[in-house]
Amino acid sequence: MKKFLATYLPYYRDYSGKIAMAIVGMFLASAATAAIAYMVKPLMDRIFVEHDVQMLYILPAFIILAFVGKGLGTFMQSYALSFIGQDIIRKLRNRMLNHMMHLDMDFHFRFHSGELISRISNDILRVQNAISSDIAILLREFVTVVALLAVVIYQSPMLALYSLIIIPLAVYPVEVISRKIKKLSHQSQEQNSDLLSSLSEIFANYEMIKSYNAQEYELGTFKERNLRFFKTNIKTVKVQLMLVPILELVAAVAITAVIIIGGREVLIAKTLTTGEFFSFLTALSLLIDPLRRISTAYSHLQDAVAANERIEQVLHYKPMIVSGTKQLDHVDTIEFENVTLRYGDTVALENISLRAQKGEVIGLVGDSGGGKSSMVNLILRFYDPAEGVVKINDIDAREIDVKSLRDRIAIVTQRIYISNDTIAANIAYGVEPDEEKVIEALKKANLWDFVASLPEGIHTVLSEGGTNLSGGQRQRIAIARALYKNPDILILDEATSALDNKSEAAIIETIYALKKDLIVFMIAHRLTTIERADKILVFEHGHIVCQGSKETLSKECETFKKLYHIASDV
Ligand SMILES: Nc1ncnc2c1ncn2[C@@H]1O[C@H](COP(=O)(O)OP(=O)(O)OP(=O)(O)O)[C@@H](O)[C@H]1O
Repeated sequence: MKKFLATYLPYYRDYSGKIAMAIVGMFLASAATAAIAYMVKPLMDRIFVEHDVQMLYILPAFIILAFVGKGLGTFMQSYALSFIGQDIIRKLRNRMLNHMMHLDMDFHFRFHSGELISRISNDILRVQNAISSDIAILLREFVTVVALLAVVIYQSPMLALYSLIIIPLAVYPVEVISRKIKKLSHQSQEQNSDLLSSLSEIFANYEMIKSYNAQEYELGTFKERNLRFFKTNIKTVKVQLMLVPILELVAAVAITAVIIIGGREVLIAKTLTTGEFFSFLTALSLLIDPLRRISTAYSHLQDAVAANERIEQVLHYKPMIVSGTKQLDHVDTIEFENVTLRYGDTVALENISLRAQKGEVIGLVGDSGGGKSSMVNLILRFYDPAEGVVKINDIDAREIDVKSLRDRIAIVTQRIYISNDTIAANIAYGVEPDEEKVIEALKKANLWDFVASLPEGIHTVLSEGGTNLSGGQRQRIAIARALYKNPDILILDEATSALDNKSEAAIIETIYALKKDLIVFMIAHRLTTIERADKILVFEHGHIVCQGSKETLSKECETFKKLYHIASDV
């Protein structure tokens, strides 16, 4: 709890005006509530005991005034605190996404997208409720309790002592229940993430689910997770609801004690007037509500504390890939010097060496899992080598500013991201589209004829994921996007696999026409895609087992020959 407050209270510093408004409101509401309790004394003593008729008309005016004050005060502080809470959450959401987007690829492999969505939406929402209402409730009700206690003690210190002695009785169950709620909240939040992960997987793979008639199977997993989530939530509700009756029971004991002891003081000892007694009793009854609200807010806060721990876990995740400071404005060479790459315990690449320079096309081939994509991961600095060094223009890549490095690289993979925006925006992705450049890129990617035939041309809006395009058209959009960027390093990872032979040949032709200004890395399974490459690297179990032109490899490299079923006598 302390950590939670330490995290969020500093945010409140930016809202001095709103805090002032909340404090004024809080005092107004609390004072008005205490005044209402206090007014019971003149009501009883002056009107009903002393028969003061004038008071009969004055007092109601004060009562109305007190309620106006209470209403106004409550509004002021609730509005001000909600504003602060919502605004802090808005900032936190931005901060969290910003943080997540700057974390390493490794982080994104570890966490499911559903898990991350859950943290940025549900967990933040739970914190929002806490900081926009629960903290406010705690503060406000605390002030109200203090004000009512003042009335209680003022009317009869002795009675107050008797009735308040009972309060510690309530503390123990509140503590036990709060701890239980926090544990359940953790569980519920994790189960909610599982649920969101299921959903994001289902919607991302809907085509496959349908074709495998796997709806029932997926639904079964979902139902199971959903039921587990429900059970945890209902258990939390049960535990939360237990708090109120326990507190009310303690209050009832306190009130009973007051009636007996106070009654004796009024009737027998006559040390208390009827008015003082009723004012005391009213203040004591009015205490129940704020105390109940405090305990409910406290239990909600436990939920928020659990959610905050999950948020903090993400925010404390530090990127391992730290940017260097040297700016890169062009790339002439890229060199791997005895590079080894590990993903945890998996050795993906071992002792790789290569020098490539502007104007070269490097083909990467080999069995699945051989390490081709891992090499690309190193070029993009998604990972750093465990041993050896990757150099760009003879500078260690770790010394180069990562953004300036990635600005010089364009990559096309089989996973193509197409957003629900115009073709032009999809091609220029991330920057304002220059129409002429967009058209030029589309021509190079062999897609211009198709786009030009559309009534709205490059302004045609694509659907999310490019579902209104064919697989080949999607790939060509991705290629056009890469060419639009005007990169120094172009990486094509199975980028033309969905194209027919003619379209592929046309694109390869374009790339060879542009190659004098580029270093091209081309991963392909089809031999025709990489046969013209200046150098072909043959990967096997994380090693480059042979390298050379197609002609050389066809003669000298057994792995290459096996890969493409080339007879040994070629
Ligand atoms: N993020 C990762 N975490 C852990 N292991 C990984 C990760 N990415 C790849 N690997 C492992 O590293 C090895 C090399 O994988 P890589 O993706 O580089 O192979 P590839 O040659 O590109 O394969 P493919 O042709 O199937 O795409 C494989 O054993 C793979 O299981």
